[in-house]
Formats: sequence, C-alpha cells, structure tokens
Amino acid sequence: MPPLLKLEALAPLVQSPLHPEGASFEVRAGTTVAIMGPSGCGKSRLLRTIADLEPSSGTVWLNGQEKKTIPAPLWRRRVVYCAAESGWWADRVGDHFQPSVRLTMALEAVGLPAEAMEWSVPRLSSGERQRLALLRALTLPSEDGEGRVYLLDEPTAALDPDSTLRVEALLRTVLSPSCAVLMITHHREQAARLANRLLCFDAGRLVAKALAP
Ligand SMILES: Nc1ncnc2c1ncn2[C@@H]1O[C@H](COP(=O)(O)OP(=O)(O)OP(=O)(O)O)[C@@H](O)[C@H]1O
Repeated sequence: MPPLLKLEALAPLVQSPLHPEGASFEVRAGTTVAIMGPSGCGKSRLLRTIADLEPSSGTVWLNGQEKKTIPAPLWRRRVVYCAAESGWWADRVGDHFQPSVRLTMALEAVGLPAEAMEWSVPRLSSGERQRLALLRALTLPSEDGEGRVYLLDEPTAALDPDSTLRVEALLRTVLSPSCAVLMITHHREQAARLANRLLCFDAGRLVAKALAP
C-alpha cells in the first residue's frame, strides 16, 4: 500500500527557506507526524505548499496519485489545511459548519457548548476561534470516503493546558485507518504525546528525531 502522503523535493517556488533539495518524506495512513523548528524556518510554508496554497517545485502524491493529476478543489477536500490564524467569511459561527451529530460531539469534546454555533465570529476569544477553526477542518463532510490528510499549523497555540489536552484527545479520534495528521508544534512534549514520528528543521533540511526527550 502506498503512503497516504508522499513528498519528493517539495519546496515553495518563491524565496524558499528550505535547503535546495527541498522536503522529502512520507506520512502513512493512521499516523501522526509532528514538525518542529525555530520561528521563520519554513514550517507553515511547507504545509501551505502541500495544501496547494503556494506555488511549489517538487512532487506530492496522495495515496499514490500525483497532485497535478487531481483537481485543486478535490485536493483541498482530501488534504485539509488548518492555518495557525483562521479565516472566517460569515458573521455567524454556525454558517461555517454543516450541522451533524459528529459536530455536536466534537464541540463537547473540546469544551465548547452547542450554542457556540449561534455566536458571532467577532466575539470569539482566540482560544474559541482556534478550537472552532480546528473543528471546522475536522468535521468537513467527506463525499467519497477517501483517506484524508489533516495539515494542522500549531493547533493548540492559543489554548490553556486543559483545552490543549482536550484537543489532543480529539485529534487521536481523527486517526481512522485511512487518515493521517501532519502537524506543526513548538512543544516537544506535545509531539511525544501525539506523534508517531518527529521531523525537525535543521538548516533548511527536515531531519528525523527521536520522540523521547
Ligand atoms: N509568500 C512568501 N514569500 C516569500 N517569503 C515568505 C512568504 N511567506 C512567508 N515568507 C517568509 O518565509 C519564511 C518562513 O515562513 P513560515 O511562515 O513558514 O515560518 P514558520 O517556520 O512557520 O515560523 P513560525 O514558527 O514563526 O510560525 C519567513 O522568513 C517568512 O517571512
């Protein structure tokens, strides 16, 4: 079985912060891979290139199928990107979601009430905003049941310790055998709690590191 996500020499086309050889690694279905590195080293841009939001050189495959053979809207439904700073386009939170039992359960799991769907976006605290943006990504309906990769950019950066643990517990439930998570974190303990593999930026190269401190 091919890896769910595979990168070969992937790099942003414009002013890439990566070493010229780009990023090459695989993410297997059912696993979480954590990425760490200093501020400005290129972590977010790497996720954005995988998500097809920045022009890039190199090659990406999803389930053995090359990105350039998959229409962009379909790619973005299967490679779901959750940015560190979320974008919202309507005033009411609920207008960004499709109601479902899964959503109600997920809200509860991260400590938010069902009424959060009625809240207005401008009133959200940064932690509420971050959890809701994550739920929006995680509960996107899947039309074809195909495997998905979730690209999560510092998904708990705005959260208190208790909310962080709640979100981590939710993330573990996302990992069906056909899905995978590729996440950026600044916390090694979080990587150790969640990830199967850790990749660290070192002078523009991604280097595998042990998860134990
Ligand atoms: N569109 C762009 N074109 C050129 N350079 C960019 C672009 N967007 C960001 N950069 C630069 O690329 C570098 C990497 O940015 P990136 O956002 O990937 O960093 P990061 O590792 O995620 O940092 P942090 O941990 O602070 O979020 C930074 O120096 C940034 O200023």
